[in-house]
Amino acid sequence: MPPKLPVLNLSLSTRNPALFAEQLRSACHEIGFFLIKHDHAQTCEVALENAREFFNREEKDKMSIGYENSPAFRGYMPIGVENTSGDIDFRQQIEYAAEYHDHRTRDDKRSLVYHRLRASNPWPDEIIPSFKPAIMAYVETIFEVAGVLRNAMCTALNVEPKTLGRHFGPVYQSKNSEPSFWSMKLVSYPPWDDESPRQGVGSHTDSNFLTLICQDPTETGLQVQSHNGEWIDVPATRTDTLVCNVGELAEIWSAGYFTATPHRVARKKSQQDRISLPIFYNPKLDAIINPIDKNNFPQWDRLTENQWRRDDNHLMASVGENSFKSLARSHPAVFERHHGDLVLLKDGRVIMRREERPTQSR
Ligand SMILES: O=C(O)CCC(=O)C(=O)O
Ligand SMILES: [Fe+2]
Repeated sequence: MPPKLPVLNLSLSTRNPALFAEQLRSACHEIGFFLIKHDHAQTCEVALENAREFFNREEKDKMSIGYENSPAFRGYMPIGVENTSGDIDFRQQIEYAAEYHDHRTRDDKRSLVYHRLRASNPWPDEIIPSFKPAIMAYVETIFEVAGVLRNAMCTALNVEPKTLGRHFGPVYQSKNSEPSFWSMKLVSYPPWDDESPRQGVGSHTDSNFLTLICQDPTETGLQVQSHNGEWIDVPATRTDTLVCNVGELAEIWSAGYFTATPHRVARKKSQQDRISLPIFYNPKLDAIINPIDKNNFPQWDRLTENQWRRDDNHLMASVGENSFKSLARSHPAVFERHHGDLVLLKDGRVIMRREERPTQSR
């Protein structure tokens, strides 16, 4: 029997914080995936309904927030645009991220490459007025849940929560604070009419800190790789439950103790589409997340450290660089169109083309 995903309950974090932290420690260490029950089902349902309404619209309406004009990789992408390791993903989606008032372009000489991600989101206000409020209410709610999990992850590893918390900001940018660089996808995997499964999204690890997903209550498809290589099906979950997984940045921070586990979506035969709303929780764009001291560690229960490390995927401690890597790899068309001065290396690192590099004085 393949292992089952652990199920946690958010209310335990106030009733018995020590037990909650212990459950989270074991989930993040042993498998890197878990389900968590919460009290925000209604906010999740409203967000799912709005996403469904958007995806049911005509292509022309959806393309009114098309991603191609966004150097920051934001907006609607029809099926066929995204790929994982070169294979097309069978899904349509909208990508959003934290919004910045002070946008940066590639011509802005002050900025680092990843500052090109400082942008705003194209919202379909004219087509579905309820959309932005519904989605932002969802982001705000999930952000709260993620904050509780982040603090409990610290408790689990004997780390003072403030030392990690200082790298995170609020959902929105304000005069006095940089936001956390959260991002999200609203995804629709279309119906599939064949017995052999189709790639919804190929096997990958998430580059961010922690991912929280509200998914369609009836449709499945998400699969997690166990440590012996087997694929485990994530069950369909009600809207009072989120699917959570550890990202690369949490693996770096925890010196490999928490594991960013590969996962994928394999669409099986189904008449329905499957909607999912992953939120990629992250520190501020300029944060560097260094590994904590291994000497404080609890017992090591997993067989190997760096179980899923791959030569073709360089893990970066810089939130901005790690985020840019993941977007540039998944969306080669936007990368080529808007970032012709850059080269994407095989392992995901992005460098300036030789002719674009500033001349060095000796
Ligand atoms: O749609 C899902 O359930 C998961 C999608 C995912 O893993 C991703 O977009 O990174
Ligand atoms: Fe993912």
